[in-house]
Amino acid sequence: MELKQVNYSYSNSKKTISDFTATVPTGQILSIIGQNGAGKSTLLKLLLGRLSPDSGTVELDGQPISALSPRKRAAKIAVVSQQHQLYDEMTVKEVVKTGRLPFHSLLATISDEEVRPFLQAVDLADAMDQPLTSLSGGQQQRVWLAAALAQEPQYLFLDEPTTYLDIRYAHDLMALIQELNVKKKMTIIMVLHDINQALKVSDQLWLIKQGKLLKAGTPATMLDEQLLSQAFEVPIKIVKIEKYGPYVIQLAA
Ligand SMILES: Nc1ncnc2c1ncn2[C@@H]1O[C@H](COP(=O)(O)OP(=O)(O)OP(=O)(O)O)[C@@H](O)[C@H]1O
Repeated sequence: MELKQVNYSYSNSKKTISDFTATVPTGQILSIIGQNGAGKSTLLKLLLGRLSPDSGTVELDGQPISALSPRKRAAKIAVVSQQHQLYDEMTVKEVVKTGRLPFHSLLATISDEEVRPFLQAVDLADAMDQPLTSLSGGQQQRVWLAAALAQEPQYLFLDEPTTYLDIRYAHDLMALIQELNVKKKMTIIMVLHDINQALKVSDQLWLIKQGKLLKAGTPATMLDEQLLSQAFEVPIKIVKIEKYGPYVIQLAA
């Protein structure tokens, strides 16, 4: 998956994404980081083909993503976002079955057995008959992840997946994502706000500012106080914590 010289503006006045060229590393975990309004979600939408660039191209397996039908796109790409449709009445297994729709024409024809493995992957097979709303926020997030897994995608996109999770659930979810990446060889693309979490779980990061790619590289190459201070516009210090490693702290009061 590749962005070539991509430009995008919501209005004529200002470029939201500017001359952006980068390649998503296949089979790895990529996190997009940067301050609020930097353009992370817009970039995700361009990669997903939900927005079309004003100029430049977004390619998936050498083809412009815009050339793929929504069904073909859904067969390759799954998304876990914060904005879920309201499925208040649905049980856990029904939500996961929605992820199988690219392979079926009707929800009713999808068996429980077909979705069980995806619920097992997120450790929720026992909850499959429960209403979604009876689960905790962290469990619900795992149900959405199971629905995305049910698409058996090559690329899994997650937009701020840990925002509403406490530190334990956030840790568990990240561990699960890493496991999926290794076991299923899925390419993971995430927007993460917690820079330390991003540094810990990612193979590669894109640091962006005002719609431009400031730096693409491994976590080790991001451990640069000057670079991070410039990107986030706050004084940043990197400390070393025993048994953890480097940790980014912001010094602004
Ligand atoms: N639908 C829209 N219409 C007009 N402007 C938009 C729209 N969506 C985003 N923007 C603007 O584009 C810029 C980038 O927004 P985007 O949501 O991509 O940033 P972000 O890095 O994901 O931010 P955050 O960390 O706050 O979620 C911002 O200035 C934002 O106000």
